[in-house]
Amino acid sequence: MQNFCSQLDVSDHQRKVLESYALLVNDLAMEILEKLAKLMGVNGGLFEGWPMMFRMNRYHFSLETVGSLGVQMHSDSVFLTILQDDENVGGLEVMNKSGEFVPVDPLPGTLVVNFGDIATAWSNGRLCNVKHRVKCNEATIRFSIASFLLGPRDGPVEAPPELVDDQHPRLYVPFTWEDYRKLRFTDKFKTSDSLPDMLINPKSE
Ligand SMILES: O=C(O)CCC(=O)C(=O)O
Ligand SMILES: [Fe+2]
Repeated sequence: MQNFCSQLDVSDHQRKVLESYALLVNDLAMEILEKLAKLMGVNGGLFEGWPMMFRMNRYHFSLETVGSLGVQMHSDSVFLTILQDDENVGGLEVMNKSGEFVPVDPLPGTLVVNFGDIATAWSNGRLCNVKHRVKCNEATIRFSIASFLLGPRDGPVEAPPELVDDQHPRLYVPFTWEDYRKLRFTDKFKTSDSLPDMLINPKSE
């Protein structure tokens, strides 16, 4: 958060608000993941100290951009995203299992939580990295704040032993989230996730 604030021209008050927001959202991420791990039968304490990243999005939607995309379809290249979306302006759409985009209408006082690519690899394919995009529906300004829990600070992303057995063989090679992000931001993977490149047994084309 210090890095984030130093890149913006923020007052002391704004800095305090951002810092307490970051602490609260980090606590929330830890609570969600500890509960999730317990439900999946994985021993706790795994996610403590994982780095987070924040992104504030400001969309300048105009009459010319109505109908076009503010953010192309993507999955987040992280473990978990906690998104505070604009309370008045819609546009976020998530892909369902049939491959259709479904709007996520604004609901004041709520947060949108979704898994990213790292969660899919960590869970040995059990948690789904949801594809989403942002569409411009009206000429207005739209805000969102995305808080991303990235992955293990040190060491590789790999499924814990509780999630690997004869029926569920390990799907992905261990990799660090930093290496994964580098790969994700190459041209090849601008709009699709690069997880297929991490498969131990890649599917033949
Ligand atoms: O603005 C939104 O609703 C979503 C933004 C998003 O998908 C992202 O920052 O990764
Ligand atoms: Fe996203």
